[in-house]
Amino acid sequence: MIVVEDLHKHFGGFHAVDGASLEIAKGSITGLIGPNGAGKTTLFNVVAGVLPPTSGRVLMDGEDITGLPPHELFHKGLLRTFQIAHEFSSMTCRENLMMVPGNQSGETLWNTWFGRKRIADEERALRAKADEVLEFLTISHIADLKAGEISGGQKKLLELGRTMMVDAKIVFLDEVGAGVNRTLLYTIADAIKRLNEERGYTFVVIEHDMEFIGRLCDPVIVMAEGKKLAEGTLDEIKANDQVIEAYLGTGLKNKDKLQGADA
Ligand SMILES: Nc1ncnc2c1ncn2[C@@H]1O[C@H](COP(=O)(O)OP(=O)(O)OP(=O)(O)O)[C@@H](O)[C@H]1O
Repeated sequence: MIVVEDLHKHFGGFHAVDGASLEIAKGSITGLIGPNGAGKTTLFNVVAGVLPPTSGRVLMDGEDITGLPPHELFHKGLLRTFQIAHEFSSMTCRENLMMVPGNQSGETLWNTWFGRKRIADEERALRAKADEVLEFLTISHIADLKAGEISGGQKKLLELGRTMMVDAKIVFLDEVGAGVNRTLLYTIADAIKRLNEERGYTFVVIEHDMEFIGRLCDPVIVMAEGKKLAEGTLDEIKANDQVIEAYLGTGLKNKDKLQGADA
């Protein structure tokens, strides 16, 4: 579904992504792991159109999407989750979801004056869709809470919910587990799994929590020094000498992360 070909992203003389080539299979939940500084987030940002590449190509279903801006990728169904922006924190969770689909009739002056009924219909449909998303994610109880008032884990679910307001095909998740308690982490993992199985979403997940990766992801791709080092199931990856060395080379803390210890 996604093919990354010899991708480079340089910051001055520093090669954050340095010739990465990898494939994301349609219908998979692919894990992207690697020691700190391996270039995972930078790769995400280039694929999702947030940063232009220095060189290389990104294909989606055979189409060259290299360097397309995020809003164009959004329309193609490629989404990267973002933290709820500060300015949306005073809106309710439901309103945050209702904001997602652009191009609503209410956005033009013409429609504001002449299309009141259409706007009301659209708003009703959006509201129903937002409520359905909240229910799917088992967070209906936070619909009327302000986004700034909910917990970190609930925010992650809401970010995931934003991808459900449009017809996402492939979703890039960066460290969904960071700072989230175990119970909510399992709720998030469950939501990802159900979106994958029931709605056909493909996911690419960057995560340091190996239990989370093991529970969800197959295959797992390991990045080190800006390129792909290995790919396989988590068990294969954990037994791979090159991978162990890459984690060890960046310090014991990283090695503990690979083995799934609290780090
Ligand atoms: N805008 C930037 N300018 C300069 N250097 C950058 C920039 N963004 C990232 N880097 C550097 O590129 C390298 C790769 O960073 P990146 O965040 O992609 O790694 P990562 O694998 O996601 O790491 P982590 O697991 O710690 O999040 C790091 O050394 C980082 O300091």
